[in-house]
Amino acid sequence: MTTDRPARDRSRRSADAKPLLEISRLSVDFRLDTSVVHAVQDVSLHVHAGETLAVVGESGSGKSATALSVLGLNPTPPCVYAGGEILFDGRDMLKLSEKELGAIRGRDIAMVFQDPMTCLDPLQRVGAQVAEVLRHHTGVSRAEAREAALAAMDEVGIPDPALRYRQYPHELSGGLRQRVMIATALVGRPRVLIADEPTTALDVTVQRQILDLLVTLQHKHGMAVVLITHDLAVVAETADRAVVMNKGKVVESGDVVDVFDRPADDYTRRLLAATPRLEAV
Ligand SMILES: Nc1ncnc2c1ncn2[C@@H]1O[C@H](COP(=O)(O)OP(=O)(O)OP(=O)(O)O)[C@@H](O)[C@H]1O
Repeated sequence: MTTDRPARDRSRRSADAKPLLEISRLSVDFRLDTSVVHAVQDVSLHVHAGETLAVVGESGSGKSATALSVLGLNPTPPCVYAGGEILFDGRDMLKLSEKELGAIRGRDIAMVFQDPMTCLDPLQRVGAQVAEVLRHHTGVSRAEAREAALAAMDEVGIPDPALRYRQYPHELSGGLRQRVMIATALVGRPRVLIADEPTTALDVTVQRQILDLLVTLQHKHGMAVVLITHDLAVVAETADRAVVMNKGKVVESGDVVDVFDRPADDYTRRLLAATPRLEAV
């Protein structure tokens, strides 16, 4: 079976360069009443500063469970971290206390999800939610946090930030809400951004704008970006390297050009064959 093959990494990057985030042999189980789901099995991946790594695979392949593990966000129970380590800044994230993780979330490592409505508080003005991240992590004054939030909203392309600042999430379009999420993620100037299907819920034109925005911001700030997606066209347009997952395992990894032009694994070949839009990329 293809998934039992050792994962290949055909990256051209020097083996000496130290990754900013490195997952080694991670295994994650969900222990349910009558069964155990081995959602992530022996997964290793890494990302460097200034690099975009795509984690790609079909629904249920373990992409989100892997990403959520980085910040300890899988629900426990039923989640059990069954093995491996996640190194960030020399520390194993799996060994940190909830308090230590809380200090890293949103400040050093931030996440953007598919549906901003699940993350934004419907009862709070959006600007206050962006500012709150800074207030939480730094000792800045309310006025300073407001200024920084307005600047972040401007940076992510929200027109008339002062007006939008005072609005509630339901008053914004889906694209603007996703921009607010990105502003919330970036206002703390994280070193790693994990984006889990950030454009899946958006229409094609807005998808393109949000992807362009992520690429621009990544280059500007030199962040490491982990982009989780089932959409290979998104990977082709955005990522430097790709990790392909199937049934909880990494089946292939390497530079995007190599993975797409010369896929080594049958599963990757099938994914590519099932993505007609790629012919035009
Ligand atoms: N909280 C949970 N409780 C039980 N099982 C879970 C939980 N979260 C994920 N799983 C299971 O773990 C496996 C991997 O799920 P995961 O969400 O990581 O996949 P994915 O590749 O991100 O897919 P999708 O794009 O659909 O989210 C699936 O079998 C899923 O049903």
